Amino acid sequence: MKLTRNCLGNIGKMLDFYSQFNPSPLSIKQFIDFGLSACERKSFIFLRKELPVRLANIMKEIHLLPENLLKMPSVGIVNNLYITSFEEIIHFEKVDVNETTLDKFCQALIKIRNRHTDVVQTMAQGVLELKESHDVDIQTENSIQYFLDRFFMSRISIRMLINQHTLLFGGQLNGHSRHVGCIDPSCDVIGVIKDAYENARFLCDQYYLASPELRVKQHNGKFEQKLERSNEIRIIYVPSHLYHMLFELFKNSMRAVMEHHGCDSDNYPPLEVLLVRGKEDICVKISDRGGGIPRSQTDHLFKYMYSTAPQPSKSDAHTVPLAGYGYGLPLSRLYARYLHGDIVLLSCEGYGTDAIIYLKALSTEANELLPIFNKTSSKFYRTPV
Ligand SMILES: O=C(O)CCCOc1c(F)cc(-c2c(C(=O)NCc3ccc(C(=O)O)cc3)noc2-c2cc(Cl)c(O)cc2O)cc1F
Repeated sequence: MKLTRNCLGNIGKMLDFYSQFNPSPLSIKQFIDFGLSACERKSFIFLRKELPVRLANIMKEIHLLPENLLKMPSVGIVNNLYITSFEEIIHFEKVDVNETTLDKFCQALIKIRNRHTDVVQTMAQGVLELKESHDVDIQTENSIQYFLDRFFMSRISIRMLINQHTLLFGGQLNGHSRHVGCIDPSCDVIGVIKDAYENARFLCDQYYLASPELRVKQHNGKFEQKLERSNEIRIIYVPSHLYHMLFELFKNSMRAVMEHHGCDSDNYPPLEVLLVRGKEDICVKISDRGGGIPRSQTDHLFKYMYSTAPQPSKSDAHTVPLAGYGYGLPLSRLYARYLHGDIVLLSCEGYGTDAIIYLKALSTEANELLPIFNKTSSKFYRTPV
């Protein structure tokens, strides 16, 4: 379905208007400082412009996708979700700022967040529809990889803005929680590591009837910084993002260890986690002895086309609990990169794999990394003549 201005009508003009602006990246420090001052009007004024800008920037890229992908039914569904949400949000562009419009804005954000809940799975279904209906050349595969990294990063950033506003002003009592929206100003990294491990272990035990133990070490480089209450390593971060990354990596390590050592083994090599605070980086290294994968295959694990597998149907979801639709690792890397961190995989075939999560140690350096729609990004999609 070719999306031209006339079929988008006035929306096309509004998309052109808002996509002229670059998204404005916020740092974790700005999120925290803004959240502590908590002025709903200021947040509304910022978001009623910034959300349409971020939506328009990525919607313009959807329209540049390779024709074959764009015409897949599931991609059409996602595109229509974005058009509907874009229309709803630009409605607030000219309204007066009062209690009523602030409440309606919050409700609209919650409605939009719910509408887009399954967008990742729906896009994965679109890639599957493409794989099953067309031969995909390397140029198309590269365009899809480039697009989905940017599309899912944009989605992470939009949901972050929506979550902050609805948590701070949506009426739910924050209780005694010291969290600022979805940010924990003093996130206990070891605690999240243990949570993620226990939950991955539960799935592993369900399927393999056993699981590798966990050993955690930490090294807190002594740099000039506020004296920690104890030697604990704490970070200003989004615990749910950190949990998502760790849960994914623990599932992969457990799957490798259990498959490599066979189910009849009575003792499995433990997963070793090293947590280090440096001046610039906080690193979480997960080392397993799961047999590793050849270097030639490691990159494939981050590839959407390579890892798109038929969706595990509900019935057999319990059969391979550690497997999803294959986007777990690329999405986890996007969560890390969203605040200028990263995830790196180092595998030694025949022995095991190290997965390292890098996070920014300083909140002033943990800035949003946002895709910007412009001539450079558009060129990436245009197939060379
Ligand atoms: O479904 C999802 O979302 C999870 C999708 C993901 O599913 C995987 C998975 F959990 C684990 C592995 C795997 C293997 C393996 O499988 N080794 C056996 C083999 C030997 C040779 C070759 C080859 O020659 O190609 C390939 C594999 N070895 O190390 C890892 C491994 C991978 C990651 Cl990302 C990690 O954080 C820790 C690890 O220990 C591969 C996965 F793919």
